[in-house]
Amino acid sequence: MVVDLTNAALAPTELSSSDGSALAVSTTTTARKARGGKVFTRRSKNANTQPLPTKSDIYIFYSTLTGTSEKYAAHLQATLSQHSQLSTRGIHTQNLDYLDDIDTYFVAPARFLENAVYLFVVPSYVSESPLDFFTETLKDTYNDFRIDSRPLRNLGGYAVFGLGDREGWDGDMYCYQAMEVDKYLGKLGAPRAFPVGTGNVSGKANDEYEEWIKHLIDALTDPAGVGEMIDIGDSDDEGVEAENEEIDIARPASLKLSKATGAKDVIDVEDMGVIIENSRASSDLTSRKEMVGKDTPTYNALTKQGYTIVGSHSGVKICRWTKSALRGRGSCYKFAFYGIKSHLCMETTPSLSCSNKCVFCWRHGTNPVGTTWRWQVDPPDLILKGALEAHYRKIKQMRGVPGVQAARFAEAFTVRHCALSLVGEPIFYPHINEFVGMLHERNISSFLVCNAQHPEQLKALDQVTQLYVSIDASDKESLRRIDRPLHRDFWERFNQCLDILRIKTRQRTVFRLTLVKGFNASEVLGYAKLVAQALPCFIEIKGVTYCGTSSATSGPNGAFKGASKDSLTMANVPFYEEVRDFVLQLDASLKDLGLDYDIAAEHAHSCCILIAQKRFKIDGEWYTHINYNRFFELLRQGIEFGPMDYIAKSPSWALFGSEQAGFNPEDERVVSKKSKAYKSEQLAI
Ligand SMILES: Cc1cc2nc3c(=O)[nH]c(=O)nc-3n(C[C@H](O)[C@H](O)[C@H](O)COP(=O)(O)O)c2cc1C
Ligand code: SF4
Repeated sequence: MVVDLTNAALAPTELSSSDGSALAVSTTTTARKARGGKVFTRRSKNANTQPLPTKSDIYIFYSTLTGTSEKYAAHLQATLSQHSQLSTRGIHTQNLDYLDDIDTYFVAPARFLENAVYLFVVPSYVSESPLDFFTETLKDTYNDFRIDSRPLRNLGGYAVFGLGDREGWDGDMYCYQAMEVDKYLGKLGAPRAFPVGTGNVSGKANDEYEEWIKHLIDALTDPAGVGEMIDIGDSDDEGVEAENEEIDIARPASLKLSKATGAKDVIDVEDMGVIIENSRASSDLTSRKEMVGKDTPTYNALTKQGYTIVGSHSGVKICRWTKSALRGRGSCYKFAFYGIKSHLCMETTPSLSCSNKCVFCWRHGTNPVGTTWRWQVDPPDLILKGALEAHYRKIKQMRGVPGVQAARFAEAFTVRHCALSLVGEPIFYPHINEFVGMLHERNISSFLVCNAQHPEQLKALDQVTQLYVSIDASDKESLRRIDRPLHRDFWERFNQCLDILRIKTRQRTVFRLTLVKGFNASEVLGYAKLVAQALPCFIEIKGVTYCGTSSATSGPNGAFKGASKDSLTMANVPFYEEVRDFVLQLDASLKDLGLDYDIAAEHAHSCCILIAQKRFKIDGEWYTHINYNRFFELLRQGIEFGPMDYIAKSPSWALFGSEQAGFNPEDERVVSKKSKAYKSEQLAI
């Protein structure tokens, strides 16, 4: 049967298919209100139409948690590429969740995007999902009075296809995020090339998709035009309510697309039943979402990576050095530099969410991202109790593991240090000061790492035992490439944080530089200038750790290289000798700038070297270690104190250039076969 969609635009109507079966394509009509926004619908023959560009590139954007949308997007790309009238056009597919520069495409589109056609394939999730960040960005852009509220007006057109599950989420919830994307693209001025389509993954999603594509192609190849503007009046946030009208259309033979795929980095299909059951129970959109709700795909992905989720937004994981120290095989570099015994250390975060998507991040893109806190907030005592319980449970599991030393095993049940790093951004948690206070009450030291993107929170942070700022690049472009920050004003935020660090003279501050070969390991003078700006007490320089795959989308400058996620490889991991060369150069640059720093300690085992302010070298001896008891005493006295008030002498084996190169002589050094093999492989290159 031939379906005429030309009448569907202005007055969405139910058209009948030959089999009279359910509909799949929705059109959107909009209430007319004061602001004068424009809505575009499928062309009406006698309407005032605008031509759809026939030569511009087509961008297929998708977002996915379990892989279905990725497959659908790939199918769309394949179908369009095979079409005689479209095959000459550039057709690109991109995962929205890994889009390096969202602004270039959606906030202030670059010139090369003029007349481009944007197509979207998006799922809907009642729980937190990566797409939330994209929809939040669209909303923020629309509501931000400082910037153009119709930045997408020069696009050639857009169309959205939503995947959802009617069995679990019927009514308003069905494909609600596709509707949202469709609505906000329109609000941002983009002309709708074709109405939003939906596919029910528990029903006939493949057929529905095939049908939508067929008519979309008609629209894209119709030289006469695509959209007609309708004055919709005011489009304040709640004012434009989409009415989804259904068009019944004929169904061709089905597509061979699977319902959910087992692609890497996605959730296993077997887990989905439980996930769906649990999510149905919580489909109240009016309440705030949990950041990582129980049994959501994110929850499952993180627990599979070994995290224990505490409450709804915190995590704890037993670190490999904790296990190593329990077996007498060495602590992490923080033992050499500051006296932290790894078997007494708990690694945790009160915010699994982060505002960066760093290329070397070990979270593999599975944890939530956001620029503002938009989730439920758990109380700090609940987080601390849950984190300690989970940590001790994991320590218990080490009982009976060969080599575990009885004395260290017993000691490990009294945590003395808390590394607030893991994944995410601890400072983002609204009650971070209370949380840190509770650690100190229990004589647990706090090592807090932040990413220099939250100046307000940094300013308001109470005294911690040691405050880290991750410095992953020395200039704006490199920082954008490496950290892939979500904040538009990331560079300003970064600089504000450095300025705040300089005036936080009571804090014991540290720059953490993670060297990634090919990304940021050659910017010595730039780093020295940042040191001059913030004057941190210490600078840790560490070679990046290889952790299987990381989240790099494409290499440097490769903003839009396709849908697949490339990874950092071992080639990006610098040798210790390379890290040492970098440190020597940095030390020289600092001296050239007249700054009073020197190389203090090293931990060759973890490819890490410490530069310190010379005030920590007293009478020729380094005092980079910490007197933890003194720190708690000073806190309890309630007096003002600074970093020099709780120092302790560094052991000789930790000093830079020592024979042990930072390895505690009391521990046994074990070199794994893997690292031996890697070393010889690298030497052979
Ligand atoms: C936890 C969970 C929540 C979901 N929430 C919704 C929902 O609110 N509305 C909807 O239409 N579909 C919902 N679905 C169905 C998914 O959108 C659907 O399975 C989609 O194909 C997933 O796409 P993806 O594999 O690309 O992530 C949900 C599925 C899961 C597992
Ligand atoms: S400081 Fe970090 S690496 Fe060291 S033991 Fe603690 S969690 Fe592990």
